[in-house]
Amino acid sequence: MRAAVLTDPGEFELRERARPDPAPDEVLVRIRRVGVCGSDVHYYEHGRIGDYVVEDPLVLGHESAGEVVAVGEAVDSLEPGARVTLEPGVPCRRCPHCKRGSYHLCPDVTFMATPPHDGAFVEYVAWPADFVYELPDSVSLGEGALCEPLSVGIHACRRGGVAPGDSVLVTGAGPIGLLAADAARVAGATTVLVTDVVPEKVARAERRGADQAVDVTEVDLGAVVDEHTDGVGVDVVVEASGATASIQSALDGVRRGGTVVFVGLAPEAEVPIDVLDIVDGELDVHGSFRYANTYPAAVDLLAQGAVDVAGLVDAEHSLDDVDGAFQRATAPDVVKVMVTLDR
Ligand SMILES: NC(=O)C1=CN([C@@H]2O[C@H](COP(=O)(O)OP(=O)(O)OC[C@H]3O[C@@H](n4cnc5c(N)ncnc54)[C@H](O)[C@@H]3O)[C@@H](O)[C@H]2O)C=CC1
Ligand SMILES: CC(=O)[C@H](N)C(=O)O
Repeated sequence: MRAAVLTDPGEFELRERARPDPAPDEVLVRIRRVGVCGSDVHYYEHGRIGDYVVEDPLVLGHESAGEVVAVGEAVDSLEPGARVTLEPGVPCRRCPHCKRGSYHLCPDVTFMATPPHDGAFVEYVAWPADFVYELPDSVSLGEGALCEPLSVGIHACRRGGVAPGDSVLVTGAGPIGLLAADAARVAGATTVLVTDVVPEKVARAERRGADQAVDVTEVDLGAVVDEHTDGVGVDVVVEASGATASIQSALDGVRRGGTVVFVGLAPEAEVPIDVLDIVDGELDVHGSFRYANTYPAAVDLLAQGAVDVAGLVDAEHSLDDVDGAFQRATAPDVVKVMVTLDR
């Protein structure tokens, strides 16, 4: 089978690899769609994210969907022919975090495209059947692949306890911010504000249904928040840009007693935040890391047409042109690039 292998920063090689055989508890999936995530681009450009360093040739890609072509002897939940999406993080299932249901915090998780684990820019993947979800006919494979970033958005809103009638400010209109905004809306938020610094992204957030999208380089965000909340502040802020300035100002827009969820990853680990604001405002401040138990909800939301993930995709490239896909994904106005593996 063919695999797009990152051999050095900025260098992909299409290599032949042995097609895997599914273990008894696995299914073999013929991969058909893989989204390019910001973390893939980071490994492509820099060869590392923090302590995760690409030391050996690595297959990137963790937003994937395809068709089951074979099942292990112990699998009875899926059959060949099923159209599926793959949850990319498989935990140990035994540690205290797994047993508590927070399996995304498992220290021994195998996460696709995170060194040393290969990802999905490859023709076939063998994956544990309980981390593979069947897609209804109404959900395309491209949409199925984007259950991954949608899951990040759903989890962030769950962490923030977004409830009917809430006002929510999402900072950053990349795929994570846009899908967090959508997740907030389906959780019942009645006011959704979104920020960015790229005019095309601000415009897209507004087209997708934000009550107001704000270019923070042009407009005073505080005034916009005041206008939409009678000067009180929003109930929940979801910081989804990872930009230092946005992280620092995330506490400014929230009401006293409100909640701030940090999803974005800052370029540096330490960002000064006013702790007195947290105490005095009795704020709930949460981190949000990946997701757990979100894929079934993501599939259902897509089946109901409640969230538009297809509208995030700006370009499709074949596996043969994975370089082109990554070049395209670095453009500031591009939200999502999809790699297709159709013959
Ligand atoms: N905690 C988690 O589990 C996960 C975290 N992430 C992180 O979440 C963040 C968002 O991910 P993506 O949407 O894929 O990234 P992205 O880079 O596509 O989107 C970030 C957006 O923030 C905008 N931005 C930059 N500076 C800003 C500012 N000062 N104010 C408002 N917006 C600003 C950018 O123009 C861009 O549109 C990244 O930091 C990423 O590493 C991504 C996936 C999972
Ligand atoms: C941080 C990422 O972008 C990625 N989705 C991951 O969960 O590792």
